[in-house]
Amino acid sequence: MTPLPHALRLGTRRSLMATTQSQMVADAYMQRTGRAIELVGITTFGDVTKAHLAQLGGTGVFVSALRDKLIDDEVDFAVHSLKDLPTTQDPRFTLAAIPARHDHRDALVGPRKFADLVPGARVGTGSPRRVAMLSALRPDLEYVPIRGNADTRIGKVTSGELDAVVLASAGLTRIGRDAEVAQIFEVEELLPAPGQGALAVECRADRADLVEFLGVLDDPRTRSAVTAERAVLNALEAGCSAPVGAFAADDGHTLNLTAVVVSIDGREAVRKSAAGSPSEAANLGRLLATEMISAGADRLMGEQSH
Ligand SMILES: NCc1[nH]cc(CCC(=O)O)c1CC(=O)O
Repeated sequence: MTPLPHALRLGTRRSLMATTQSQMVADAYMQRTGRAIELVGITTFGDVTKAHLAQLGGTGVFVSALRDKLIDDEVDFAVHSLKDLPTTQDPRFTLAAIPARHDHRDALVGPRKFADLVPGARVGTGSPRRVAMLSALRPDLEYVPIRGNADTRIGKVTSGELDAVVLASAGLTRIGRDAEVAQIFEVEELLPAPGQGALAVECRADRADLVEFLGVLDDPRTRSAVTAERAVLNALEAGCSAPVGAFAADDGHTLNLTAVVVSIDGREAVRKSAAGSPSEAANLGRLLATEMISAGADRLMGEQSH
């Protein structure tokens, strides 16, 4: 009998959301290929620091520790939330699979729907994108910066410190907290972060065998959609903490993309849509960003830092 190859080592952050989504991916590979996969928990700087994420230079704090373990050959591959990945791809790594996306939308957690919150109600979110777009809808609410894992954030509603918090719907489903969702925002109200709800399976670019193996979970329609969304963010030279939303959908023939940049007070916005071929996803995103810049998007982004 041929001996079984060693189990593949999947590096994951240790939070409940990260381990749950990593286990989902591991199970999917085991089901498709029969290959054993072992989760390896890694503590990242973003998990231990108490500083506000925006002050850490935003992107990549959750990602770099996992990448270090790939380089040191302590793990074979890693699963990230795609929205946490910097838009400039590091050539040492390959996104071997982008599995089918889960819910891309944002959700309100708490006892009341957004329209039913009383004026002055305290809504927790650390995301300038969410603050800007929600301020446009309800300038009468107070938006409170928060961070920490989803459990900690939801705990602030349970304790009465906040009236509601806004989190990604996909993450809430993964950690089994759907029941506490009062409302899911449609993209017309609150455009999601580029890549939200999608996962990224990453390994070293020099592991060709592994790139091929991991590719079985790739969903081409999700890949084209998030490629367009991330191209917008990249061309705007914005990071994950910028008030930028983008959402694309690929129906197998056409890729429809919408993106927005909002001033942090929610009073001004540049919103544009475009359609094109899924094979031209990155170009579609770049072109849309160029149009947005012509329409004043860079001015809106510049103003938020003052
Ligand atoms: N920035 C943290 C982060 N990265 C991915 C998700 C949610 C899950 C996803 O988008 O796949 C979250 C939490 C949140 O925004 O509520």
